[in-house]
Amino acid sequence: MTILQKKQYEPLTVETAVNLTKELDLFPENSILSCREIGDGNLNYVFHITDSINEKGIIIKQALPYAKVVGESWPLTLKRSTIETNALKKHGEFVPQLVPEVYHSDEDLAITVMEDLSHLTIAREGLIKGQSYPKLSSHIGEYIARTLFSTSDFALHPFEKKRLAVEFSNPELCKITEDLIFTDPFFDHETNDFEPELREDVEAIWKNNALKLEAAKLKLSFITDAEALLHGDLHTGSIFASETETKVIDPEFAFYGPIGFDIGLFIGNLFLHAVSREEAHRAVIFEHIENTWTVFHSVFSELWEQSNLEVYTKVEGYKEYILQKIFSDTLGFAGCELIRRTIGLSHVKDLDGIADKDKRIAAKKQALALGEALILNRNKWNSLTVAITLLGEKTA
Ligand SMILES: Nc1ncnc2c1ncn2[C@@H]1O[C@H](COP(=O)(O)OP(=O)(O)O)[C@@H](O)[C@H]1O
Ligand SMILES: CSC[C@H]1O[C@H](OP(=O)(O)O)[C@H](O)[C@@H]1O
Repeated sequence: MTILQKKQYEPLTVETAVNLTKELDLFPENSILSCREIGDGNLNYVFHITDSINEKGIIIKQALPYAKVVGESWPLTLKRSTIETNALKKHGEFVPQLVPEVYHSDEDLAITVMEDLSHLTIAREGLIKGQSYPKLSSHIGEYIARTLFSTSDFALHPFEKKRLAVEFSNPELCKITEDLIFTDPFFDHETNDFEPELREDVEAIWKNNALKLEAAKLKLSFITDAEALLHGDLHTGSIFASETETKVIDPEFAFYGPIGFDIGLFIGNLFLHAVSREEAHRAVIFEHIENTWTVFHSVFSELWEQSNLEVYTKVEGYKEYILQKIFSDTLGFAGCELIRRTIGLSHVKDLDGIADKDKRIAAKKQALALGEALILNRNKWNSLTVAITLLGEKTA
């Protein structure tokens, strides 16, 4: 019996992944296939199958019944694979040029078979090596605006929006975000992870009631504001890029949440990268940060003008109200991401990879101070320039 006929979960190996590929008939008959497991993320297996005759490849991503980074002591739903497949397809309806094509999926095996993007580089890795990816922020601004507007109540019939919100109910993965981004870093929790040199700054966060109150409000917004079908984990490690092309992968955290969360995570990761660079080399990243919002604002506004479903979109001032809410959420979520990636579980290579200890600690202190300022000032600041300017000065 073939692996597909069994209709039951089993973790793939490089051998069974090749057998599965043959069963799916995705390569010509004369192919010579080889396979490597290339997953470098926290959660899943990723098999890269290549055909040396026709020089083509495919990717099979498989969820494990636990979080790979921790092991079997952290069980995790296999349903995340279906969520990922369906989110890639749903977002692909609006931005096919910015997501990988899905060739096949199987709920029992928890796999997504998709386009091989190996000709591109993970944006985080490229940025660390000094690449600037001129199209990155325009593409991501467009990705966010189109996927989020098109899955919101401004574009969908209320029955369809609510059907999608049920289809993409993702409680286990949301709980990870609720804990790791919005809760643990603000308390003395065992999952936190930081250098002793940061203890004073971290304890100041734990004692800062005003900051914790704002983090609580942001967490509530994440849990309750079912505005659009989010990617849910839009960091620079979830984006493939080149000089001309951008592709967003890994939407297993997708669910109906606040629009500012995707924008905030992306901008937050650009800020994390900016503070890892010497000041003289930050300008190109600051331009990406500002351009992300500019492009998002422009495409979202364009879609808003075309919307015929929600009568209130024609009421003067409503669009500005919505965009102001999204902007304020964006700053707050970016601030939470800066703090969690610095002192919580699951750091970023941009900061942890700084070999010189003094420079690493200085960059991390800057990330924490900027994170706090973004959270506390999110309803006061009306542009990202203020946050960028603060990086040259004292931030809290
Ligand atoms: N479509 C793809 N094409 C080529 N490589 C991929 C593709 N999808 C994932 N990868 C590789 O696998 C790694 C982990 O994938 P990712 O979806 O981020 O997994 P996880 O959910 O475990 O974080 C990526 O960093 C990338 O190197
Ligand atoms: C133990 S889950 C921590 C972290 O991992 C996820 O990232 P990725 O799947 O891209 O490796 C997500 O960001 C979670 O917050």
